[in-house]
Amino acid sequence: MRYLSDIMEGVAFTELQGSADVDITAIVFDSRKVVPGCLFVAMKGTLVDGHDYIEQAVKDGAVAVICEELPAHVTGEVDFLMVADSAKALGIIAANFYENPSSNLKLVGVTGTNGKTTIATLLYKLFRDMGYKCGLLSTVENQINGRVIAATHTTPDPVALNKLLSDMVNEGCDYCFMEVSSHAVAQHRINGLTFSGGIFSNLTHDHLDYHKTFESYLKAKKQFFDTLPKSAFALTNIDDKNGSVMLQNTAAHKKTYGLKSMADYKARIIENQFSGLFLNIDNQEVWFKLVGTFNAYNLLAVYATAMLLEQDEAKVLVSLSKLSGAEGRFDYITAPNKTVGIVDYAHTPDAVQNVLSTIHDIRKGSEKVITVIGCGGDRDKTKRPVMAKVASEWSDKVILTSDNPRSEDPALIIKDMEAGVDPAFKRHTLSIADRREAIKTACMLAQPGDIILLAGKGHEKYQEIKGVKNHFDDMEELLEQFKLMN
Ligand SMILES: CC(=O)N[C@H]1[C@@H](OP(=O)(O)OP(=O)(O)OC[C@H]2O[C@@H](n3ccc(=O)[nH]c3=O)[C@H](O)[C@@H]2O)O[C@H](CO)[C@@H](O)[C@@H]1O[C@H](C)C(=O)N[C@@H](C)C(=O)N[C@H](CCC(=O)O)C(=O)O
Ligand SMILES: Nc1ncnc2c1ncn2[C@@H]1O[C@H](COP(=O)(O)OP(=O)(O)OP(=O)(O)O)[C@@H](O)[C@H]1O
Ligand SMILES: N[C@H](CCC[C@H](N)C(=O)O)C(=O)O
Ligand SMILES: [Mg+2]
Repeated sequence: MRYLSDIMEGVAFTELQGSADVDITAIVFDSRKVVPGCLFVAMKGTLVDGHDYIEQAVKDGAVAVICEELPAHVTGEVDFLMVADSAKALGIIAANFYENPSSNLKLVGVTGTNGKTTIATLLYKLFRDMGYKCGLLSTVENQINGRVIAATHTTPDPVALNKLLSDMVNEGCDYCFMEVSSHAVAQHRINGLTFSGGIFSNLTHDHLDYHKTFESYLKAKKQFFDTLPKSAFALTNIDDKNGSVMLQNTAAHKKTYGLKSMADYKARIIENQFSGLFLNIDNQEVWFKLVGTFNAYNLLAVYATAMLLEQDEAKVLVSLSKLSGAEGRFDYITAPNKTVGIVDYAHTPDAVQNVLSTIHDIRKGSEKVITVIGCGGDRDKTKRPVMAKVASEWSDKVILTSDNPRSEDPALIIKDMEAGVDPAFKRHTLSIADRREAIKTACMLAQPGDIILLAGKGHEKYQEIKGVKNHFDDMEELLEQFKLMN
């Protein structure tokens, strides 16, 4: 229990109706989840306006309300705190409610289009391996010292986020590594957090349904660095076109990593094989289990972060060399007849291109590459033709299929994808809406030694159709088919 007057500390409010002398049992921003004695935060969303639910929230037991506009009529004894932006206020009060847990551990955030999960997960595994107590907030799952807590978002809402951080502090964590999605920055989910460091991986095409333009997508990512404190580090991929832009206005101390340009932390690829990467990192030659140029960037970002967190160089490299990446990122298996299957979470044009070019670089000879790929429903439509174009140009055969159609018609999503395939590549492109059938077909078409890439779903254990998440697991499907391939 906390007094409203305590948890509103630091919130820039325009008006207070009531004494703020009231006990708050919980912070709630969805009227359907109101509990007696809670503070209800009314927020304007993309679908509805939370202000329309204030009356309902009060009826159900909310004792205080944060809002941008006062409702016309509300009955009951309620305190009202008026603010310019409820989402911004929510971040601060959620942090206050849980006694600012981010100040009591070292919190490092990772942002960028691709690589966030990989970098955050590797950091978490690395620091645990080096003996620290750690937390992880990621797309795949959240973890506290090895205990798994299911994740619903890449970056949780401010209340869930601060509750998780508070549990980490209570369980003795020294560090937390978290993904910072562009949605989270734009919706101020990270407002009120104290970061010890921020990492930028790269910026390419994604989420333009939400951010509308590439510039506003870039701005959302940059805003994370703009708000880092002086005491933090800001580490950027200097080989990325927007790497230096990210750090333009940050107060944090600026550090760079890169494979091509001059950088504070440098690496060079010596060998890139299915069995792993052989890198020269800061003049030390080490084998790693991860595959592909993009993972050389991820590994370098992790190494640089560990250096900035003042860890021992040799210890870091030894430990990092033993680690595997996050689930569903370039996971590969081989069938009894030597067909190779790869499950990867590539769901942006850049990721698809990176994964396929990696496969091309490391395949031994004339093996064919068969790609099974779909695009998410209710997500950026403009990436659909581009992902299909890239997949068709970089594969010997492509099967366009479904990947979480959500509320959309799978056939129409596939149509959007087909529009991007150049006529010259149409011949080797098939469309099969049922993902299970698409995977089966890929396996039937494969000759011994061929490589099948299942792109887009990675670790996901479901196919979301019309609001229902049906169990579906690319790796499970692949294993089932591979058993039959003698
Ligand atoms: C586009 C987006 O990010 N939407 C998020 C947003 O929802 P919204 O703005 O549409 O909310 P809304 O439905 O219009 O409602 C507005 C307000 O009224 C409230 N409400 C609504 C109905 C009601 O009966 N009573 C009520 O009080 C809602 O709780 C909300 O506070 O705010 C909600 C509450 O925080 C989020 O759950 C929701 O995430 C949705 C489920 C989502 O799918 N988000 C994805 C796109 C997302 O955030 N992804 C990123 C990045 C993914 C990645 O690349 O890894 C992530 O961080 O996961
Ligand atoms: N540094 C990178 N550069 C480009 N592509 C990458 C990089 N790292 C990973 N990828 C590709 O992107 C996919 C997603 O990687 P990862 O899950 O680490 O990214 P993410 O940023 O967490 O994605 P999300 O936005 O869904 O949270 C991988 O499966 C791989 O295909
Ligand atoms: N977390 C991201 C990636 C989802 C990947 C893909 N499987 C999809 O459903 O589009 C999103 O929600 O946009
Ligand atoms: Mg992620």
